[in-house]
Amino acid sequence: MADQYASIIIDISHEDVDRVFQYRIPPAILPQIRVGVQVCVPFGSGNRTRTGYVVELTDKPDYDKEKIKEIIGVAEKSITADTRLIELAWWMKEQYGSTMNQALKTVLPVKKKVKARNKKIVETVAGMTECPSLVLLNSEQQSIADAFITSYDSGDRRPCLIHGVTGSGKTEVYMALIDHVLQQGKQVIVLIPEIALTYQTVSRFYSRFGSRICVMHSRLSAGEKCDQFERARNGETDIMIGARSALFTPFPNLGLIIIDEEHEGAYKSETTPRYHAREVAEKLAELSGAALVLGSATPSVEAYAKAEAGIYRLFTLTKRAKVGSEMAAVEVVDLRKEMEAGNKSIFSGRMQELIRDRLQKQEQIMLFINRRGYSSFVSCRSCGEAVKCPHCDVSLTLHNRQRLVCHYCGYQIPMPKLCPNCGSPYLAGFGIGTQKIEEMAAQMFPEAKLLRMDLDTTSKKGGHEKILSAFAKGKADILIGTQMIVKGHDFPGVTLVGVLAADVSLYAPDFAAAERTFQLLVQAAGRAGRGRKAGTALIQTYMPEHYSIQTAAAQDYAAFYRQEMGYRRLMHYPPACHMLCMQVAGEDEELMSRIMEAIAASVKKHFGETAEIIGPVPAPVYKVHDIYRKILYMKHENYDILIKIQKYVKMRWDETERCKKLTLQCDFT
Ligand SMILES: Nc1ncnc2c1ncn2[C@@H]1O[C@H](COP(=O)(O)OP(=O)(O)OP(=O)(O)O)[C@@H](O)[C@H]1O
Ligand SMILES: [Zn+2]
Repeated sequence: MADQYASIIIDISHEDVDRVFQYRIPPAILPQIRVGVQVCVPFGSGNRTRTGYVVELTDKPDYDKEKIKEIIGVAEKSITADTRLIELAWWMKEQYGSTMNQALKTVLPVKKKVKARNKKIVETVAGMTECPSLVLLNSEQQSIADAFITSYDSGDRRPCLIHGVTGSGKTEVYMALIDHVLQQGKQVIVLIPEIALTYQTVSRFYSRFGSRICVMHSRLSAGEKCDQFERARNGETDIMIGARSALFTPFPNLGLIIIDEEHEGAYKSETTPRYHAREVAEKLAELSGAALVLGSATPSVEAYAKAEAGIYRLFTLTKRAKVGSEMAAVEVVDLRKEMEAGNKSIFSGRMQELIRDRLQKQEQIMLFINRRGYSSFVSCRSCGEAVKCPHCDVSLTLHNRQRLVCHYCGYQIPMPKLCPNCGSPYLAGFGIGTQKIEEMAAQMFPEAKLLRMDLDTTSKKGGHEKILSAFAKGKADILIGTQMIVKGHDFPGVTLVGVLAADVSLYAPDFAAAERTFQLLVQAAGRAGRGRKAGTALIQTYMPEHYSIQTAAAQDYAAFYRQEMGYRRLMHYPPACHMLCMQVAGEDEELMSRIMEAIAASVKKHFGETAEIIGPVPAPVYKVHDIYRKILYMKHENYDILIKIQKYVKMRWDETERCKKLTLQCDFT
């Protein structure tokens, strides 16, 4: 057998993970060597013994065989948290088709010099009050906690999905589970979508677990993140709460991973490896012998399908936890009829009536608009052209009536006086953004105090927190916002949630558009009536007959799931099928197109009989930043086939000189 070699990273806590060194594996220890194993190696010119981790195995070394040193042996305490993370990186590389380096960089943040700034984060947490307010679990909550604990203690590690309606007290259940796991001397990772990672949420955990928690959000610098990880590695903390990347906390004895709001899109990484936190958590839990608990009021179709198949255990919470709090009543208004009746305002008659009623009773209101695809673009009434970004294939968005901004690349121009296309002066804004709604609300309800939350008002540091806390303190009557305002917040004073145009998100060019819409509507409705007073959610729509709107109005998850799964099966979309989207991008439009055609032809030739292959088609936004993009879709029930296709393309790609000017991106669903 040919000599075997291992790529090794030395001292991962100090060195850049870019630096891997190759060593020969002595045949005697070959059976013990696999990815993640900690080994001793001679290092540097003095050949001092250092420890390192095996990150890759090969029989074709990149260097002169004569100059390659040999591994001394397997380190004594060879299973560490980092061992598992490296194994995880290996799995991610295979699963998502990235390089080992990209995967390693995702799981092991690069150590950089840390400035004193980090102290502040610890202080913010420390500024909170630690006062264990003991909430007695209700019977539904208690039975989930009991069932989990019994199976946990018996070693059962099947992932659990908690489907609990909005306000059903999932967080209290999580805390009971965490308590149990901590008592066993193990540690816990809690993932919360960035947007919901607010003072409100963190302080709930803090008051229960005090300084044993550590918080990690995306505003931390790489160095600060490393520092938090270091504290976890050294046992200075037991609970890490954070967004997606908190998953890679190197706890020595991880016992439990919780993913709250499991359905959130933010759990999917946008950079290579394009992993989904739910999938990675499942693998990490398996490698560490930890339990995985997912929770949501609107589970992703993927997770629910796994629960149905018995891969996940399903638990349900059917009612609101707070005594006296009921689910909101939901009403649907058909906007077409409003139009027919001559109401041109964005507030339907019923909406106006309910808003006035709440203002008069001094109760709070949230008005929600789905910004995507509904922002105000500017077009010419003479030639009909919209003003577009010169670098991207999208319309520019009007801000403060003064500037046009590209939401893809940041390109900005002052609002032109004349149409750039035909020179006519008849340029006008179309569509409605949050600013416009604020203006219209101010006109129609002059006595109301308004607050607006969107990208413009939250771009400053802490902006988002300030608005939420002002609203929570009752400093405004109406909070107007985008998706941001419906995510997981708990404002007991809100008794009306108005959804201004529910169907906008249905038009998104995405197979999951109906699922997104359903989730947004149910979550939005879930913000109403969380206190003692009953709440109403009013959904305005042009498509009242659509199943995602109907089932959301009925707050009937099961009915939604049945219809949606039927559609996914019929169309061969995930989770009925696996899908690989392969995108080729480049500045040279012609070259990009030609290469994409060649890939498609060769994939069709080799795999056309096995897999379903669609395209190539232009990406939903064909041009971004002067880069042109096309996509090829491949579907198969067997994930491994898609990995095979991806590897095949990647191999040919790497061998083709012309591809160096292009980029290839793979995304599995
Ligand atoms: N057993 C209980 N008794 C009384 N109040 C409770 C109980 N459990 C939870 N609560 C309260 O109910 C409210 C909702 O709980 P929580 O935020 O945990 O719900 P959730 O299921 O996470 O909701 P959502 O999905 O809408 O974010 C909170 O104010 C919480 O303090
Ligand atoms: Zn642009």
